[in-house]
Amino acid sequence: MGILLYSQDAGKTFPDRIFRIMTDLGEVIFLPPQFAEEIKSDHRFSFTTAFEKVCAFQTAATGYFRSLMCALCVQDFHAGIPGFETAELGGLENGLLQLITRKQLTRNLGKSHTAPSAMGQLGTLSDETANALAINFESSGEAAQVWTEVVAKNRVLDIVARVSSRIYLGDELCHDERWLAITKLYTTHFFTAATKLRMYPSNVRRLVHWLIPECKLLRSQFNDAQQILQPIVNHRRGLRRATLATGESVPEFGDALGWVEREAAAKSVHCNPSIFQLLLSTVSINTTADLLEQCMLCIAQYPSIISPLREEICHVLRHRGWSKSSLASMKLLDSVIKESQRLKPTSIAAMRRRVEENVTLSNGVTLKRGTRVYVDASRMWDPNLHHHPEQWDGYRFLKLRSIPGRETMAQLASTSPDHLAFGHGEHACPGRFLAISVIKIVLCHLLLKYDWMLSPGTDVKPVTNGILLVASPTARLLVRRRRRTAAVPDAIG
Ligand code: HEM
Repeated sequence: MGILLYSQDAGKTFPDRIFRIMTDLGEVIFLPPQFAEEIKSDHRFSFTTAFEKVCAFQTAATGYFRSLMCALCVQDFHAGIPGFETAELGGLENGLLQLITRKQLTRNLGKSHTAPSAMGQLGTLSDETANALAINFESSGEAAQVWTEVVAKNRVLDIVARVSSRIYLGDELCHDERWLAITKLYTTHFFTAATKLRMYPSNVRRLVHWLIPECKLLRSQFNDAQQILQPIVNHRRGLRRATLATGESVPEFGDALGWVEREAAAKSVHCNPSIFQLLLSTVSINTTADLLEQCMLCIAQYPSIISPLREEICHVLRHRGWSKSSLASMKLLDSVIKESQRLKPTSIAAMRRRVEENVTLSNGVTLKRGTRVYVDASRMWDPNLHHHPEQWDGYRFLKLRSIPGRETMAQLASTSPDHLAFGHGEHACPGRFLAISVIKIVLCHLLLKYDWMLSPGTDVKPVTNGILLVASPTARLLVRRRRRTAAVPDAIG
């Protein structure tokens, strides 16, 4: 827990003070939590360039000059290096990823289809969840209710990849095992390879990456993904050209490949849909799976929460089925997920930004242009805010809802300087509504259809990687299908 202890100690020794930490990204400045409000809408603190410095020259340049520009740019996620193309796309300030996350992915969650046979988006997610759980926990085809031991991380990642792919790519590709394997592996290897490459000085990375096994693997997965997706993109483009030529109406494709083509054309920017698809997986699948796994591990450690959760879910689903409002009214479930996230967010600091011009903060401290900053997320474990902050209490945020003025803040989707796990302000995670829906739906299915507990002796401790906290990669669970009872609502299937 090196850096975690270091930053906690620094926070205690210099409360409310700004301090510096040396990380694998170089020197970063930790701002105390109260600065979250101050910087949240200040455009001098850039979200995009904090990840990438993809300068205007670079995006305009081509061929050799483009490579040279890339070599000159210090980039955390190595934009411009083969295999890391998603970083380059994510680093561009065209806002396509944010737009599509807000416009198509989030808004569609509330949509219910009018045709009686058709399911709304949440119904579709539920449908795919049932399929993904059966594949992962009943693969032996056992009809009997037997305990199966699984490594939680692997299974949860697979479930999230399947369910997310149904939303991003539709019915057909989400069942394509080749695509599923790539979407999981690329996402995981992207971060491993990026960290490995950061161990080398930025001016040699364009050469050494050819020799690093993790980068080689990433390159080959990137190429495999292109081989699966590019033919679909080309086919659709051909179809569009053909229909345009005949004057017929242009076909619309209701998945991420189609959305990005449309939005990029509307903004007159170039965007390769298959790279975009991989980028979408990169930002969403590991983050969602990590929180889901953490929830499963916390529930397994505090099994007394299971029965009240089952009651709440049955009650809500029986009366309302799948809808945005039914998910919102699962308040204990919401509290359980938020509490699991509070104890183990994905990072001990949030709101990673790069200062674009010299800024003097309200306390008189001047931050120089080019400084990288984070906001310290330690209020999530602050004893002044949380009673016994080191303990998991599934009811913590449910109780907080009954305190006047704290009702909204206590909800999982709310962000504040006290809870920075989804960031805060203008760049707060726009995908959190989808992630929360996916996690709630999967937990509803898991709780009503399965029992699970920790395998004896398994290690549930998260691992640290710099400032990142990752749910245990080795934790093992015993999972068993429950006998179906009349209490289980039809919505669960
Ligand atoms: C539990 C799951 C997730 C967690 C914990 C998470 C966390 C975060 C965090 C901490 C940020 C940075 C916020 C800031 O600096 O203020 C972020 C940004 C972002 N996230 Fe998520 N995320 C999750 C799921 C998703 C999903 C499912 C999507 C897309 C479908 C997504 C898309 C994005 C995008 C596009 C941004 C950049 C926002 C911007 O530039 O304004 N995330 N996320």
